[in-house]
Amino acid sequence: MRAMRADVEALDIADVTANWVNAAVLQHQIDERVKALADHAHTPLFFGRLDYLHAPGAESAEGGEGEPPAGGGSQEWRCYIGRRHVHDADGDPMVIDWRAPVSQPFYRASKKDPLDVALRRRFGYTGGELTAYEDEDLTDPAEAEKGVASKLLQAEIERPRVGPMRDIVATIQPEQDEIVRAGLGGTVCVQGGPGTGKTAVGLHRVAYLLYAYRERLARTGTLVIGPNRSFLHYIEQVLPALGELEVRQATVGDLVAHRTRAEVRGEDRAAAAALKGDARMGEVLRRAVRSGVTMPTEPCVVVRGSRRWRVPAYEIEELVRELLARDIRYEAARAALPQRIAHAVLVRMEAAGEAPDDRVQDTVARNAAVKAAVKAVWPPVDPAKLVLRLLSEPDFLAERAEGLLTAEEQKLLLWEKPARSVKSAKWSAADVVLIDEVADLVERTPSLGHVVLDEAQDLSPMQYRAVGRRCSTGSVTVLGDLAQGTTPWATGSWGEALAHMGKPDGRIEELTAGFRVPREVIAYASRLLPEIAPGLAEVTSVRESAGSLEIRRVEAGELDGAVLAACREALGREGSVGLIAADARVAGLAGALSAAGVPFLAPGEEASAVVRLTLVPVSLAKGLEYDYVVLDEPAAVVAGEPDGRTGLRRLYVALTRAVSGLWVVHGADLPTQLAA
Ligand SMILES: Nc1ncnc2c1ncn2[C@@H]1O[C@H](COP(=O)(O)OP(=O)(O)OP(=O)(O)O)[C@@H](O)[C@H]1O
Repeated sequence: MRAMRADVEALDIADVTANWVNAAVLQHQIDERVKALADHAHTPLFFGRLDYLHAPGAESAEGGEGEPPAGGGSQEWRCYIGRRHVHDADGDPMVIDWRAPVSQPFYRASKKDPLDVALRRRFGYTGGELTAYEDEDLTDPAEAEKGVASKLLQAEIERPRVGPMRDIVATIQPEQDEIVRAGLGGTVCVQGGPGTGKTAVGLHRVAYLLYAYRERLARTGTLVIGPNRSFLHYIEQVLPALGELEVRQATVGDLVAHRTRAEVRGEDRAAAAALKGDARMGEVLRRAVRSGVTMPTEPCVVVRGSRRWRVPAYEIEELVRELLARDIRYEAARAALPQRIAHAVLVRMEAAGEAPDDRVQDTVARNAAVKAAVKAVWPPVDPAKLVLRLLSEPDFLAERAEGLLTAEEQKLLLWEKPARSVKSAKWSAADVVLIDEVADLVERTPSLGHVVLDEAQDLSPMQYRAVGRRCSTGSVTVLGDLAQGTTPWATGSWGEALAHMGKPDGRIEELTAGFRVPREVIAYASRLLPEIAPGLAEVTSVRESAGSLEIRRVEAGELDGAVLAACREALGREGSVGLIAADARVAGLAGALSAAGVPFLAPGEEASAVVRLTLVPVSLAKGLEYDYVVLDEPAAVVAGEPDGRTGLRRLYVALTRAVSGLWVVHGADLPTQLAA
């Protein structure tokens, strides 16, 4: 790889570019390439090897012919598999990208279906040093019987997690690989319990798609959507580690704020937020946008030279009705109307014996009288102003919500104190989604090529629509867990969520093998499942260690002290520690930690060798993981939510963040479902 980099660095472009713009562009590309070829001390160049029985299909082999290995004679074709492609001085591949078709058997081949592979070798590294390897003879039926689990794989799964999320290229499992390599054309939705690798799979899928459809996606773009900043921060290293630097990461809030330029400064009560997220609002808004269109009462009179051309009101009305019926975007129709009126004028000119050409039609379309007529019947719509009006004027809302929202619901929507202007309005997160919907009704939102939506269970129907219109001509990977839905509007069915996104044909897959949470801990958390998501399969932990689980009951007055003691105990072990607590308890615990001189971080801040403890408000715990988790007062976590079921779901999230051990410390009674 060093040689590849040296080759690029040595390129002399002085004589090959015609001008300085080309030179700058080319130099930029060279710099990017050099960057992409940088050494990463702890990232080995290859992690696997496949010995094929026959030359892999010439068309699928990266290097073309697939020659037998040097040293010759043997009937094997050998490929090394790594994070990126590396070739020798002649351009022959030495390491093949894990995403290439010829690498796929590394993830999929089994004794039952060896896919023409004789031997699969896994390499083990410690801190960048090659320290082990492990062979699987896929042709030996005797070995098939043993069904031995890979030690290296197990070691990788058991390895303590410190810092941000890392890639799993070396150990992607067959059922995960199927999702990672699904084609760009279709939408895939993955239901998976905590720690089944949904996030990991989604990110590797992006990397795969960028490899397999690089040109198309370079044009259309890809995006990863996560629930909040600390989560995005946690996952942001994975794609760069896989060599993909161009993928944008955002929350739904970021996306709609970017488009609407509205700032969230207010908060809704749960019932109002839920209603604003309801799909019926889509129709209310559609009606509101179209209600700006009024039928003309006056003719349009265009004066040209000494002549006056008159298009009567009823004829303009016909044009307007026809545009309304076509159901195109509001702005597109508004742009078409002057041309239609001008055309009507032209027809009259021709009837009068004139011979106007296209330029005349354009001139007429720009005529002041035509412009005025259009403005009167099809006025421009300012999305934020329109939503402001809906939330402020009872009569305006009532007319648009007729037959859709009850009187009570309408009341719920209306601001107590109507805002005076778009700028001073205290927009809530749900309001901005409404503005975004209007913006799309007015002008089509550009579509990306692919969107990955993580923690998707928490979105409202209106938020699903907002995501859907950002990939209206592309595809989505939807990742989530119905049991972890903690918003009042969390979805109850993936079919519905997909329909709201405009992808009703999306394929729904389920992952049930758990990589994060040890057996004993997941069994404990799963006691909540019958109550929070009946019918959902329990996660089966593939972790070897049963994990440590301790439930500590203390006197209410001694809770903080006991939590502190548990944190100290956890810090005595290797790896990261998360102290998860109800949001309302966080300030108190922060004080206790500081008073005791125990340094700690906030979620999203990077752990270091010195500070390994993170104090996590339970509302931010979703998607994150720590080697050891100390869970403070479950009853407070449950009580922090508006209803019991959401409370237990929040608790389920908190209970499933631990990789190695969980301490539950409580002064109040545990929820009965757990105590059982
Ligand atoms: N095939 C694999 N090999 C090794 N580790 C894996 C594999 N799949 C997942 N993991 C690890 O398991 C942990 C959980 O993965 P991830 O966070 O993607 O799960 P999730 O399904 O998104 O969980 P949650 O529902 O809690 O958000 C991560 O540390 C991830 O690296």
